[in-house]
Amino acid sequence: MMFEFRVQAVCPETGARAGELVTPHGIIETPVFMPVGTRATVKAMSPREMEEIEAQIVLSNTYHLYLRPGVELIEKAGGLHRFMNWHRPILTDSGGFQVFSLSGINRIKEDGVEFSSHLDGSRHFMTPELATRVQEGLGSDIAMCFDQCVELPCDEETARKSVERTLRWARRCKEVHRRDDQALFGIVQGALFDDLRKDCARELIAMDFPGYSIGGLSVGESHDEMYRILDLLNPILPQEKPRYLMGVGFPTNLVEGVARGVDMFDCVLPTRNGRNGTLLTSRGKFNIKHSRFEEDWGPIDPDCDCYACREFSKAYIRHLYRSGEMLGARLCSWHNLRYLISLMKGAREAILEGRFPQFRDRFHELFSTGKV
Ligand SMILES: Nc1nc2c(CCNCC3CCCCC3)c3[nH]c(NCCc4ccccc4)nc3cc2c(=O)[nH]1
Ligand SMILES: [Zn+2]
Repeated sequence: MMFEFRVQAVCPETGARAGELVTPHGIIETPVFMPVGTRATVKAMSPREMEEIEAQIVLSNTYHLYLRPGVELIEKAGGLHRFMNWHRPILTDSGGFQVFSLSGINRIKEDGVEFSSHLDGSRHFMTPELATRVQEGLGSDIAMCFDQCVELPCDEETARKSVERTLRWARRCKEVHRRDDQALFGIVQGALFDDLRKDCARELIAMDFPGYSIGGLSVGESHDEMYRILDLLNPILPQEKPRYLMGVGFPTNLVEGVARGVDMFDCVLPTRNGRNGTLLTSRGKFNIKHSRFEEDWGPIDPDCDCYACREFSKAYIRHLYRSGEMLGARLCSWHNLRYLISLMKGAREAILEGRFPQFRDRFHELFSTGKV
């Protein structure tokens, strides 16, 4: 069995799940936070260091790799795992979101999206078929359908059109997808409209994907609006299939997403924020640049077991950061990634031991103190 998802425990109070996702490159224990490696590397982290922080799966991206170095080169290298020397699972996004958020002038046609490369302005035409073929060439374990994510706020008519197009494109991706060692996930769209979200989910479920992504969120809506959509989809999406909430996110959103039946998360936050000195800790977030840390000899987070927290003081990391030293960005990214990976590991253990509601309350109590 190339791909299998086993729910091992469900929290009776919330519906939070602990599970195992079996892939050709290993088993992923869920809930899981998936570090983002846009250009075939998690910025400032080597694969060995990613293993040390117990990263189980990393993300990469069709849009970026298609533009540079091109999927042909990566296929010649024997696929993305060999190319980047990461032999655990990889999930690739289809590029739909990036084409809209990163590239210049894009024009949506029924067939696909015409766009200009953010690298050199060259014109390209991405279709569901091409996005699927590129992901098969990259050889990721989990691939995404080519979807259309709309910006919020948007009117119902615009959202409905994006759902209908996303469904037509999902059928076309499924039609050309050949690799049986790669799971293709459908992506639910529908903005913040309940009926559109339900219709989209039902149509995708009828196509019988091995997993379902919840797209179109973490694009400017309030936390409450995000949670309302999750509450809506949780009972509709198949319980025995993994659910992936795209682009999320901040620690509170991860814990609240787990409480609403989400199994997988990704976000650029820990590495992007890490590079500008913003640290996520069990007691809230802070920026290392602040003068109050000038003579603070303690660790970033007393409850964290990572290399940065075991071996260095906030005073030293603040110095590195202010001096523009690469080690500063590396240590902050290292910690932020480990913090989110540990947070999900803790949620999983709590669900398995039947104490997730207490874990959730304790998390919010500590994280919201903001006292560091
Ligand atoms: N197909 C698709 N992807 C989406 C993504 C990209 C998920 N990350 C992929 C990853 C692959 C490797 C390269 C990087 C991206 C989203 N990201 C967000 N919010 C991020 C909001 C955010 C949060 C913190 C900082 C910046 C932006 N909403 C998203 C919705 C969708 C969606 O509907 N469809
Ligand atoms: Zn740490």
